[in-house]
Amino acid sequence: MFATRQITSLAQRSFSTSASSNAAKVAVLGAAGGIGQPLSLLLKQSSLISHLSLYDIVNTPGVAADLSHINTDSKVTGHIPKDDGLKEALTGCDVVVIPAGVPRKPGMTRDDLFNTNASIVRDLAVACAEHCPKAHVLVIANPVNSTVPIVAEVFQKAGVFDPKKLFGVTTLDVVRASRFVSEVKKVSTEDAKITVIGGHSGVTIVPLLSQSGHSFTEEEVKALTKRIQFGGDEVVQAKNGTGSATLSMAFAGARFTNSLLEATVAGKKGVVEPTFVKSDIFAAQGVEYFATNVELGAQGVEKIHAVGKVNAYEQTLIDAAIPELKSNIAKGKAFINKA
Ligand SMILES: NC(=O)C1=CN([C@@H]2O[C@H](COP(=O)(O)OP(=O)(O)OC[C@H]3O[C@@H](n4cnc5c(N)ncnc54)[C@H](O)[C@@H]3O)[C@@H](O)[C@H]2O)C=CC1
Ligand SMILES: O=C([O-])CC(=O)C(=O)O
Repeated sequence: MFATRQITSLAQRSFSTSASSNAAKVAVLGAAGGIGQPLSLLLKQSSLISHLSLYDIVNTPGVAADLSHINTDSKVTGHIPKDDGLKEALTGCDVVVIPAGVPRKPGMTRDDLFNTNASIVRDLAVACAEHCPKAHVLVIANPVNSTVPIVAEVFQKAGVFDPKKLFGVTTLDVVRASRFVSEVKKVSTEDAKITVIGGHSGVTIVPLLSQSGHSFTEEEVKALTKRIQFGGDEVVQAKNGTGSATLSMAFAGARFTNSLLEATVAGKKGVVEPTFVKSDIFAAQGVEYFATNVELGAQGVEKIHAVGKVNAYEQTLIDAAIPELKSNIAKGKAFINKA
């Protein structure tokens, strides 16, 4: 008992001096998990973060103690539910990243995670709405197409929803697309910038290879599209029951978080990332959230880019994505608004 208390208080203590005064407090919720740990490691390297606040239901005191020995200037604190840990973790946060939730096993869809993850994300969103209502919230937990609307509905009910500050993290889809195309075209990933729109599951992931500047055979387009849409399954199968993508997701999550901090903290202009946000693009078809490239600014979403020119094949992909997205979004909203 004494030992646990001592570890908790050590973990909640500041371990080092702060970074520059306008740098951000960033919380990672689910920080002891497969994504949470490497993501926190990558974020510890950011000079735009003054305080890295790690929350999980278990093990964050150890993760925080470990990371706190890295000689970058941010302070690291670890929090567990005990002693109002979630409130401590969130108070004063500028950015909250949420990889808390269970991952898939082979044979499952992301939607199969809904029953467990919807309530985890809801409860964390309720705490964010109370303790850091102005924070940017970055949702990694699956199914993203439903967990983003869940956070939005919670914030809306609390009267604090700002659509410019809620992001579904779909960065891994463009990271994969870039890598897969670079392999096929034998070019550097720097020369393989691929736009991916839609959502973050199977057919809702819509790569726009025609906008890449590369030419592909019909076979290449079909194979690449399938691989980008089902890249997550590749990892789930290879991990054989032990989880889904964690390291590539940590890389992608850190890329998105760093881009947001460059726009919000460092005032950098023209920062563009793909992300699943509240969007008018397909609102006429009843789709309230949609991923496209988004320019990030001081307040979060600055400008939602249009889809641009698509070919007939890509239009069929969009047409297939829309009903699935609508149903995923409706499911998330209904979960919060049920009687
Ligand atoms: N958006 C994307 O592109 C991707 C999303 N994911 C999703 O990210 C989520 C996390 O994946 P992993 O890190 O591999 O899982 P994991 O099981 O390794 O880690 C999840 C962590 O969440 C914690 N947790 C559970 N309930 C919590 C709560 N109420 N509050 C705080 N923490 C809680 C667990 O203790 C655990 O440490 C999954 O839902 C997965 O499907 C995974 C890869 C890509
Ligand atoms: O496939 C999964 O379940 C995890 C995920 O979202 C991804 O790797 O894209």
